[in-house]
This record gives sequence, structure tokens and C-alpha cells, in this order.
Amino acid sequence: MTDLPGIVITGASGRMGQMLVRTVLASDKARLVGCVERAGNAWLGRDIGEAMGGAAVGVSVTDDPLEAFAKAQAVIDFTSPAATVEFAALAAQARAVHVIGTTGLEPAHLEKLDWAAHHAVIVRAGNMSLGVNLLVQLTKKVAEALDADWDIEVLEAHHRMKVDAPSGTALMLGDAAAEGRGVTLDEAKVAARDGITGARERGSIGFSSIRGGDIVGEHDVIFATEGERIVLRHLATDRTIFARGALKAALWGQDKIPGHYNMIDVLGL
Ligand SMILES: NC(=O)C1=CN([C@@H]2O[C@H](COP(=O)(O)OP(=O)(O)OC[C@H]3O[C@@H](n4cnc5c(N)ncnc54)[C@H](O)[C@@H]3O)[C@@H](O)[C@H]2O)C=CC1
Ligand SMILES: O=C(O)C1=N[C@H](C(=O)O)C[C@H](O)C1
Repeated sequence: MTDLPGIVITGASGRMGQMLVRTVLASDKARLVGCVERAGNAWLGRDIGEAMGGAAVGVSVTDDPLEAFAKAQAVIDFTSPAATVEFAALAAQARAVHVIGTTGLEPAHLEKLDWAAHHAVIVRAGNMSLGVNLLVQLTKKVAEALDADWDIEVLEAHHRMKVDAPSGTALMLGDAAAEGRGVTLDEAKVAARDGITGARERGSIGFSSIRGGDIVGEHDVIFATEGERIVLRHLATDRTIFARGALKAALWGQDKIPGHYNMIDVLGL
């Protein structure tokens, strides 16, 4: 039992944090060794099982990531960009696999992750589900097959509490479409339209974001031309798909050399 990889969950009281705690506790391939929250969080010092409304599990929530990571073989992190950059440096020091689900990372954050990836394994993806990562590959293939007479639009819908847009998944899909078309997303991306925008620019890749209620995560990639349209769609109805993917990544990373990996690597797609 004690030989199983020890996992620390950061942001343990969050929507994904709680789902991850449940997933690790239910697993016979890993054990929960730590839960981290930010200073001031109401769950600090409490047993995570009790804080989540169940039986005690023997792991208290702490705001000391360094101490928690020292006991871990992997850190699963769905928090915020600033926290993730801090955790990447600490996970690298502890030589723990750092699984990053956090979205909204800017180029400056990514540069810091690249530094950490010289010292430890990082697995990062804006979406950890099998379905979305398959959709990424399908999007690339369809974009490769079609020319710029086919307009590409990515639509995403999420719950009212989501703070970043377009979603990390939408950007993964946009990147795949751009790669298939032989351009970069930076040059093709149109993420906001309002007022007299003029006609659509040929070859651009558009993004639209809906926020409302408790939508877990919905993504469409639309390829539209004169007289016909292809729609590739993924609907997430339960956050366990992300948590299961993240745990798979944490276990997969145990025997890998330091570097920056993604879920396509983990899933072998
Ligand atoms: N890659 C994927 O498959 C998925 C990614 N996400 C992403 O995960 C992130 C979190 O999403 P949710 O769980 O819905 O948000 P949330 O707001 O419910 O949870 C975030 C948690 O992180 C904690 N946190 C923030 N800063 C911290 C710090 N410095 N130290 C410790 N804890 C800290 C917060 O207190 C909070 O409990 C978002 O970026 C979201 O887009 C969400 C679902 C799936
Ligand atoms: O914030 C969320 O909830 C989600 N975030 C990820 C994203 O930005 O794509 C993944 C999933 O769609 C849920």
C-alpha cells in the first residue's frame, strides 16, 4: 500500500480539487498524501474528508506547499496561473511529477514552466479528458483536409464561475486547427466580435464563449463553407473525466525523464 505513488492535490476545496481528492481516494493505484489551499481558506487545518462532508481520511489541508510536496511523487494542480507557476518551481525542487490542469496561462507563465520542466516532469493540458484529446486530433486532420474556403469557428460554453476565456480546451482545438492548416493560432485568432466588424477575414479562426449556470464544458469546432458545414462536438457532463485523466497523467509521468508533456503523450493518441 505504502509503495503506491503519493499524490498532493492543490486547490483542494475547489470544484476540481474536490473531484480530484475523491478520485485519488477511490484509486487502488495511488494514495492521497497532501492537500494544499491558499492562506485564509476556511478548510485549512481540517481533515479533507471531513471538510468535504464525509469521514476523516487522515490528510489535513495545509497552506505550506513545500512541506506537502516533499512527501509526494506527484502534484495535481487545478488552481490559478500565478499559483501554478509557484507550484511548478516547488514540485521541480521535490522532483515530483507536476500535472497542470490550470487554464488561462499567458506566455510569461509558460516560460517559467519550461524552466521547471528541465528538472522534473510536467504534464499540462487545458483538458484532461480522453474525448477532448481525441477531438483535438480529429480537428487537426479535418483542417489538414480542407482549404481556407472552409471557415473555422470554435464555440465553447461553461458555468458562470469560469474566469478565463476562450477556454483552455477551445485554445487547444484552435491550435490543432491552425496546425492542420499550416498557420499559427497567433496569426489566425479572432476572439471577440462586436459592432461593425466587417466581413469575416478569410483564413481566420474565430472563438465564441458562452457563460451560464452549471455547464461543465461544451465545445464545437465548426468548419463552414458555401452549402455545407461540419461540426465536431464534445460535451462534458461530469468533472470526473478531467480528474481521471489527471490521475492517469500523474501515474504515467512516474518513469519519464524531465520535460514538458501533454495528454496526447499520456494517452498515446
Ligand atoms: N485541464 C482540465 O481538464 C480542466 C481544467 N480546469 C481548470 O482548472 C482551474 C480550476 O478550476 P475550478 O476547480 O473550477 O476552480 P475553483 O475556483 O473551484 O478552484 C480553484 C481552487 O484553487 C485554489 N487556489 C487558488 N490559488 C491558490 C494558491 N496560491 N494556493 C493554493 N490553492 C489555491 C482556490 O482557493 C480554489 O479552491 C481553472 O483554470 C479551470 O479552467 C477545470 C476543469 C478541467
Ligand atoms: O473551468 C472549467 O470548468 C473548465 N476548464 C477547462 C477549459 O478551460 O477548457 C476544461 C473544461 O472545459 C472545464
